[in-house]
Amino acid sequence: MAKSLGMDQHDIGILFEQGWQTFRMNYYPPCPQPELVMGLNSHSDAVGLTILLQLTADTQGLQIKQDGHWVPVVPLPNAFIINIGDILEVKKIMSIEHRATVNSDKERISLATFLSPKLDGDLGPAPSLLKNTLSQPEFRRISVADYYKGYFSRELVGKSYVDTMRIHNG
Ligand SMILES: O=C(O)CCC(=O)C(=O)O
Ligand SMILES: [Fe+2]
Repeated sequence: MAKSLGMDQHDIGILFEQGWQTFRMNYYPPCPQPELVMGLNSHSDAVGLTILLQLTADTQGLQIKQDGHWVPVVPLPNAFIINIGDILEVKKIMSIEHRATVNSDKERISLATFLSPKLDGDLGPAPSLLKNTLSQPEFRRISVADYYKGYFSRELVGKSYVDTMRIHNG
């Protein structure tokens, strides 16, 4: 992964060694008026990597935002979806904005496991990326603990949390 993101392996190792893994089960009951509610608000995953299983493979609900439009991710039986999270986003390899809708007559279940960095480290632009591309950092550094405190104290609204760490160059 480090290779395809153009980073030194050390930079990823230092973040995720002794990292923590969390697991979430999402249950979306049927709703008679699905157009009035949202199962899970639009967000990008504030982690390194997500592995997601759409367990009820006959029921759609997951949607990703592409070019300003919501596109359904049709479940494939026994297939995992791998999502880059905000922490591993590098330039064009973006953490995707997604949401979950509900259905009028069918329940839906998804299982997600999230790989996160260790809590006592800090986060920021990878030193090797800055060196290799000779570019200016676009985000400020923050401790992992503060990063998650901030994330969990906000409403889920698209990628707005990542934007609070953006450095406005120039
Ligand atoms: O239910 C889904 O397919 C999406 C779940 C999700 O985005 C999440 O748990 O972060
Ligand atoms: Fe998600």
